[in-house]
Amino acid sequence: MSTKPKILVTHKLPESIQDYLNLHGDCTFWNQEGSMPRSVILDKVSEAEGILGGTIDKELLSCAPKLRVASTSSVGYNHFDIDAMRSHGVIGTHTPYVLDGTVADLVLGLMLSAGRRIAELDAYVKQGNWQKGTSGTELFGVDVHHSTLGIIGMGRIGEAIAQRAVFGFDMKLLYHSRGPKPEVDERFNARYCELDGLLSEADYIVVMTPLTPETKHMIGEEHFNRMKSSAIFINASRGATVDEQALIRALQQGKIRGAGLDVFDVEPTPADNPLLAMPNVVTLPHIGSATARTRNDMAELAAKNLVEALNGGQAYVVQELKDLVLN
Ligand SMILES: NC(=O)C1=CN([C@@H]2O[C@H](COP(=O)(O)OP(=O)(O)OC[C@H]3O[C@@H](n4cnc5c(N)ncnc54)[C@H](O)[C@@H]3O)[C@@H](O)[C@H]2O)C=CC1
Ligand SMILES: O=C(O)C(=O)CO
Repeated sequence: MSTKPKILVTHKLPESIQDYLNLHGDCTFWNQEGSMPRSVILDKVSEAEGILGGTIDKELLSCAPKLRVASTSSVGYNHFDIDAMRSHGVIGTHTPYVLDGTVADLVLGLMLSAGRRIAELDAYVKQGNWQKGTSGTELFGVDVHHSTLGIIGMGRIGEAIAQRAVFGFDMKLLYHSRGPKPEVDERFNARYCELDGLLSEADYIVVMTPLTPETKHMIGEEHFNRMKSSAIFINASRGATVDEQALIRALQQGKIRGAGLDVFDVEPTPADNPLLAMPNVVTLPHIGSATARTRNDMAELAAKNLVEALNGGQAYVVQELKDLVLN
């Protein structure tokens, strides 16, 4: 009889990662596109000691009496109910570091696209609007280089954005985080600001905090009111860090110049979201980490985290549950 722990995997994984998991567990995989339907997860999780993927909430935990480790193939883990996991003694792991550069590249892409109107003017050319006499001031954008960037949430990805912005684009850097970071000040010649100060000074504002009860709607109407009318607002964190209705109003009323969004309140965002009809808003389908190499690295790390945590080894356990490992 197998003594390997039972593992449930809720989305498709590359074969090499399935092979690795099969060495260490008695695995049930999902080999179709998309994710295992929730009803199937709830059914199959009853014997699982480890799960890779899926939302971990009270309902799932009540169906999973043997569960010890939940691993997510993402750095953000706002789909973990931390309190419920703690009370069930379930450790959560995530995938920091391996996606920092890939997400930071995308954020610079959003800044460039919104600032220089790349997506908007790509459509303009393709729709046949580029004619003689139409390449004057109406096509102007705003510079990224030598302008002021304000990063809200100066963590791993924030620092990767700072690296590109300061050394690649000579940007001046302001940041707001849980507190000042002297090493960031020194490395990037950056200045820590309270939120209001950052919002009123920055030309480009990037939100890069995790979604927590504290950061939910941390940017709302009053915050858009403080921004420059020329400001470009970027969100690549989670949709709910921003009050999306307030963002829509700010754009409709010309309180800010434009936005670049990789994340939305509801994903996929509905086709009638007014943001999608705004030419000064660049919209992406949550692809911050979506390159083949990075997604593979994330999946490998998620699998390794799961195996290690099940065996009492080294894993990237989420901050709030680290003490469960020590006990
Ligand atoms: N668009 C996408 O595809 C992706 C989005 N993300 C999101 O980015 C988030 C950040 O990832 P990392 O940089 O790896 O996390 P991190 O933990 O290294 O950095 C987050 C930073 O936010 C700061 N922070 C937390 N609460 C705050 C608050 N109330 N006010 C101000 N600052 C606060 C923290 O002090 C920390 O410096 C993830 O949690 C995830 O939600 C991450 C990867 C891809
Ligand atoms: O890792 C995350 O948190 C994502 O959003 C997807 O890479």
